[in-house]
Formats: sequence, structure tokens, C-alpha cells
Amino acid sequence: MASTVIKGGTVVTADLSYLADVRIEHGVITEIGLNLQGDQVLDASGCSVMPGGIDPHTHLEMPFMGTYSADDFESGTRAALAGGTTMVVDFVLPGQGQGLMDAAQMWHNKSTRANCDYSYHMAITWWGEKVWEDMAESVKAGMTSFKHFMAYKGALMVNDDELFASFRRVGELGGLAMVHAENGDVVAELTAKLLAEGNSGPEAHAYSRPPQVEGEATNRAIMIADMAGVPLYVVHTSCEEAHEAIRRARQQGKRVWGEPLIQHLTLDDSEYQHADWEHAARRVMSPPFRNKKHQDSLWAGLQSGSLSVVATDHCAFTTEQKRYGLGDFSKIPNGTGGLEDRMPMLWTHGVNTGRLTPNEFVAVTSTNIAKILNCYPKKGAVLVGADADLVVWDPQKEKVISAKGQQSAIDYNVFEGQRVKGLPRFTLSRGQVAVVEGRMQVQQGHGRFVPRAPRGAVNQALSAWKELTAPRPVQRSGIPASGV
Ligand SMILES: NC(=O)NCCC(=O)O
Ligand SMILES: [Zn+2]
Ligand SMILES: [Zn+2]
Repeated sequence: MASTVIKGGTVVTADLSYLADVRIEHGVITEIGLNLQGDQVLDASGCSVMPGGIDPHTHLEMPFMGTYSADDFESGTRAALAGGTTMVVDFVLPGQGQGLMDAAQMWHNKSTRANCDYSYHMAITWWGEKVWEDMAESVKAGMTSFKHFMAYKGALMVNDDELFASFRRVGELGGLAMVHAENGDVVAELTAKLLAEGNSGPEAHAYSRPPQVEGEATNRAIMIADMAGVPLYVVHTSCEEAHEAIRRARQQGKRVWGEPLIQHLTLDDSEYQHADWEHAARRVMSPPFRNKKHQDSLWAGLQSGSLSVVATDHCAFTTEQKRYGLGDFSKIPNGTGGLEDRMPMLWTHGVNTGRLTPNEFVAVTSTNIAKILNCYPKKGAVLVGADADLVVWDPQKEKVISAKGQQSAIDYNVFEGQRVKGLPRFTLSRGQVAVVEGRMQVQQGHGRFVPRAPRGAVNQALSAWKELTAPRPVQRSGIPASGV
């Protein structure tokens, strides 16, 4: 049996750092200890041996705004591995009237060339009996998290009654409710007003989606989830108003998690004021980049634990695709890339600055989301029996980010010119060495679908609490409670 040993590094997990070698056989970790021997030895001296990153928010080959996002499962997962991410979670997006399992099959067809493991969230893009029924099938098939768009009116948006009905169903099935939280009605009104006033450039995209639309929707989703008795995950939390709602909810004991993106942590809204239309349009995404005050809030959330996960929302469009919105910002395809850069950018701006410890880095890039999505410790762990999805992280290795030589299929990089310090020496996907010192040796089709079970510990705890505190009729003598 061929074995690989990662030798001489410091194992860094979400809660511990210690010197140890790691032995891998058949794609899983079989031993952790000192002086291990193996057929293949990977030198980890001077490096941290960490769980590979998990990016829980990607849109690969996604049909959106009249086009498809440019990175598919092949280039997207190649970019992921290059940056130390070993699992992505993409969103199955059923069309209007389309069955959920039919859409899931389309996603399975797209992912056959994936270079690393992947899982799916299911999006609820319309509502009806068929969706309600299919949600149980989705859970049985391992897609237990359900995303709802509160924005994109007239396209993906669901209304509050649909949100409540769907959240209740997710709660009943032991799943996780997810939201893109922006008030889509207000965004639509502001967009129309801005365009009517001659505000048609990419900067108006940001004006049309102020922090208030996100704060309001986040708070609304939290309250609806609480009434529905379901845990809630808020994607791409970008501002203090949304963070405040999440922080408050968590302090109240609600089961809510917030996910800032690496883009929102490190890039700000001055990008939209750039004189070059293409520069600004390439950075159009929802929610838009915010100012320094919001960035400080997001960093503080990661430090204090009120925000839990750093993702990318990787949804990359070429400059040519962005040009669909020349003369009308509302037609610029929304989305930016980040898969290759999330880990190095977060290490550089988080760990190297002292905002995050290396253990906190592991928590927010891998372990926390593995627990939230109920695939820990198969993923997100350096433990015997866990999948050998690992990154050997060299804290001294540097580069300047550039579109030239990147793995993503697009022609630019929103982090262009940024110097990062902290990069993978090796990235391993279930034991297969996919990256060596920046050289790619991925195996197309190596990636496998990761099904996830429902009714994790948080679902069980929340259900028990909701049952205990459920409204009950007062028993009064002489009056039948049922009214019969
Ligand atoms: N975020 C974004 O602008 N595009 C991708 C779709 C979404 O997550 O809203
Ligand atoms: Zn979104
Ligand atoms: Zn997204």
C-alpha cells in the first residue's frame, strides 16, 4: 500500500498547533506522530500543515444575467487548489418551474471534471408543491442546505411568504436555511431612480445597494428563521448593519452564522470611482464593496466570533461579459473571482497583521464551515480517519497577484498587484498531490461529490428548544381546549 508522509511541519488546526508528521494512505490520514515513514515524503519544514480550505460559496458555470459565469468546475477547482482550497460548495440553481432534482442532475453533469471535492447547496428560486416535495429528495441526496435570494427581483428573488414556508420546510427536514440578504424591492426602486437620473455607470451599482438594504434583509431573515425554527446562514455579509443583526441574534442564542467574503475584507468602494469603466465594472458584485468602517466591522467579527466563515462567492465574468452593462449598470453581470486568492489574501491581511491567529485562520477558512455543513471531521480536520485534504502552508513564500499565470479563466484579477506572503508549498486533495510550489499537477475528474447528512447537532438542539418553548393552549376547567 503506497503511503505519503508529510514530514517536519507544524500541524495547525482550529484549536491546536504542534510538531508532527502526517501519514496518508488511500486518501485518508492514517497516522499523526513523530518520525513517521512513508513511500513518498513531502518536506514540510518551516511550514504549517493545515486542513485544506473549504470555500462554501462558489458559482461555477452558473447561468446568470443572460450569460454563464466563466469558470467551470475544471478551472474553478484548479484555481481553488492553487490557493490551498480543497473543497468547494456550489449552488444548484433550478430554473423557474424546474424540479430541484432535475437541476441537481445538471450540476452533477457539469462537475465531472472537478479537480477537488465539492458539495452543493440547493437554491429555492421559486415556490410550489413540487419544490416542497423535492426538498425532501434534495436532503436524501445529500444537499441539505437551501439558499434563498431576497434580491434579484423578477429573477431569483423569493418573497417573505415563500421564505417563511421554505424555512419551515428546511427546519422540518433538519437542514440549513441560507440567504442572500438584500431588500430586492428597494434595490429595484433605487436602480430605476438612479438610471432615470442619468446614473448609469458601475459606481451606481453601489449606490443602488446601500448597507441599509442588506441590514434590513439580514434582520428580516433572522426573525423569519427564528419563527420557522431553522438555523440560518447569511452569505456574503458585507457591512456593519448586517453584522450587527447577526451579532445581536447570536447574543440572543439564535443559531445564525455570517459569512464575510475576502473581497469585502480587503477591497473597498473607492474601486467604483475608478476613471476606467472596465476597472470599476469588473468589481461589480452584490453586495458591493464597502468603506473602511464596514471592513473594520467584518474583521472584528472574525476576531470576536460573531462572524464565522470567510468565502469568495467566486462568480467570475470576463471583461467582455462585464461590457454587457455599458450604459446601464444594472446589466453588468454581478460577480467577482477569488478562489485562488482567498487563503493567501486572508493570511496576509489577517494572520500577518495579527488580526487572526493561525488557528483562527483554519477555523474561518475550513473547520467552522465543515461543522456548519455537517461534513466535519471528514473535511476541515487533521485527524486520523479524516480525508487527506491538506495544505502545507509556507508562511515565507511570497508573490504578487496577477491575472497573468492565474488558473481562473478570466482576463483580470480584482486583487491585481497585491503582494501576498503565505502560500501553499503543497496542496493535497484526498492524498493526491495537486500542487507543488505553484506547479499544478491536478487530476481532472479526481473530485468527488460530498453528500451531507441532515439533522446535525445544532438542528437537534434547536428542535429540542423549539419543542420545549412551543405555544401551548392553557388548560381551563370546564372549557375544552380544542373547542370541540
Ligand atoms: N454576488 C454576486 O454578485 N454574484 C453571484 C450571485 C450571488 O451570490 O448573489
Ligand atoms: Zn448572493
Ligand atoms: Zn453567491
